[in-house]
Amino acid sequence: MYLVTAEQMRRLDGETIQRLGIPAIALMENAGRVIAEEIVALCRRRGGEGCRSAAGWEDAGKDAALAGAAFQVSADHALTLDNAAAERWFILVGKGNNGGDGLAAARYLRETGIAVTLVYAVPPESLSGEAALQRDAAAAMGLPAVVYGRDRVDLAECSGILDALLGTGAAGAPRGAYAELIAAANSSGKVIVSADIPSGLNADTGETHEPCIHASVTVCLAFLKRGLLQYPGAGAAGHVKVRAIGIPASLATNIGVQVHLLTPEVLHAHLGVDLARRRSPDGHKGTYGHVLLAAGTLRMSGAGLLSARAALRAGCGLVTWALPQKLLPSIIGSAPELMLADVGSNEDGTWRAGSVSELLKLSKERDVLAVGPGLGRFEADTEWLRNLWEGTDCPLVIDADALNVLADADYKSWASRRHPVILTPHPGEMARLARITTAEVQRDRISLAMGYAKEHGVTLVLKGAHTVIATPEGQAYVNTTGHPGMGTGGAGDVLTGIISSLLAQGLNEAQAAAFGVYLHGLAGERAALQRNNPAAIIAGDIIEAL
Ligand SMILES: NC(=O)C1=CN([C@@H]2O[C@H](COP(=O)(O)OP(=O)(O)OC[C@H]3O[C@@H](n4cnc5c(N)ncnc54)[C@H](OP(=O)(O)O)[C@@H]3O)[C@@H](O)[C@H]2O)[C@@H](O)CC1
Ligand SMILES: [K+]
Repeated sequence: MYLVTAEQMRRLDGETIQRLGIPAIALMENAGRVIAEEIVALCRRRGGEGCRSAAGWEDAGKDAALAGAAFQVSADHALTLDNAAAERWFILVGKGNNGGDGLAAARYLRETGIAVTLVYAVPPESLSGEAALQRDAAAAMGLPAVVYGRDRVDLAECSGILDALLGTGAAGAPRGAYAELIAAANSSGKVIVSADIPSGLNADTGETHEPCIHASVTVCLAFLKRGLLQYPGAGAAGHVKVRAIGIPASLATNIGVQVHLLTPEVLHAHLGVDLARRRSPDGHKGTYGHVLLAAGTLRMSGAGLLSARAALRAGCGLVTWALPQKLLPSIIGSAPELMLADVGSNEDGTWRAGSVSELLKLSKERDVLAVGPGLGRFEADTEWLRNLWEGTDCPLVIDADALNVLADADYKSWASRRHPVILTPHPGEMARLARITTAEVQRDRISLAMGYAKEHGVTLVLKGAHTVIATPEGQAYVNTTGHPGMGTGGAGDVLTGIISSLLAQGLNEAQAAAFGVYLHGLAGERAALQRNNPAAIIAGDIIEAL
């Protein structure tokens, strides 16, 4: 599934209308219909009506066919509702095409028997184009209409609200009557369904203006808008349902859409990942690769252990953990499956810059070098990391303190690598890397990750709710697996281990980063199910749930 910006959506609309010759009013009709279908489905759920078949077609003829009847007929039930008389919906209508979608939806809802009242944010005479056609059709059908600010409107007098005020054409914070209607809708306590995006949301970045609709359901039209996946927008959108309206998905590649939702289909068909992770019948530990991990200090011994154990659980054949000598006695025996490499240490248990030669030697016999979990900072660490960057032929996975080293260095001046680099920052680390604030990182995570990955020639895993994976070639994937309970110390170290393990098993950097993030999130979901309360999840639970 593709994720698009408002500008890309306009181009997709344009291609469909101008190049394919599908009239804009047809797309708007489709939009109105799918919005109405989702409202009917919602009314059914809360009215306790059973769900009919997914396509909305009841298999009414089946019994007749079995009985040998010659004639069968089935009816479209997507827009029928047994308890329609109990429903009264207010349709908040803006002056643009989003309002037009709402007007079309209102007609379909009325057909089901649901009472609808149109609430225009602006005088209906100011609508133009297809929205004006919809206004006239609704009027011809006799749908009651009021104009906000001119007529009395009490949103408490309805059973649900369709928000069709502002869509992808909105600019800035909602103004005037739009702002007042949004505030009134939010405080009404009624269920709100948004057409395309919640009004007041920045469709690209996920920023919410003041005010912004808080929807229970958002019926997103044609393509998922980026802002619906990025917080706080993702929180304002409620349950997002993406519905087709006649714009072919194949057009997305024509206009260069490069952002995907990270689904099993995208992993398999787009990235070429074997989701079953089949093992070769004649495989042995050498078949599945060897990770070299440079991690841990006396103060943060657990981070390396978590990464190393996660790497093993994610399926690589061998893991060598290179660690400071002072840490060694407390680690021996804690994970018998690991190989340990003593690379010396300073008196206080920190890393020695001189360990680099030993690491480079070790990396010659390994498939991946992962650096950073619990590493701490130490004297000449920039030179240390530069030597690894320039000296090893292994793919590099860089996390935690090693990212802070990178952030302090002018690493674009380092010799370019023939082998890939994956950076796995959380928002704070990303802020240091990009030299901006954490709030600026979170403002538009997708764009930031894509820009950074391209500019620096790295694969970037920007962690957080809906982790973004961006490649140097300009592709991006937004993950949706995971659980809020995974916000716990060490969860990032586990991810580093998983990604490194997948790289060692022969996945390329985009596959390993994307599949690693996906598996990490799934394991977190499983770990949450195994606990009485998700707040109880600790990083080790994620490893055990892999
Ligand atoms: N094209 C198609 O065929 C299809 C389009 N589709 C649908 O159209 C939607 C996009 O429609 P759109 O481009 O008409 O913009 P839309 O979001 O309705 O509103 C823009 C209007 O609002 C106003 N306005 C702007 N900002 C404002 C603010 N902050 N506060 C207050 N007012 C503000 C501004 O008016 P102005 O102030 O400039 O006079 C402008 O006229 C899209 O989300 C989808 O639902 C789908 O059905 C697919 C087919
Ligand atoms: K809307």
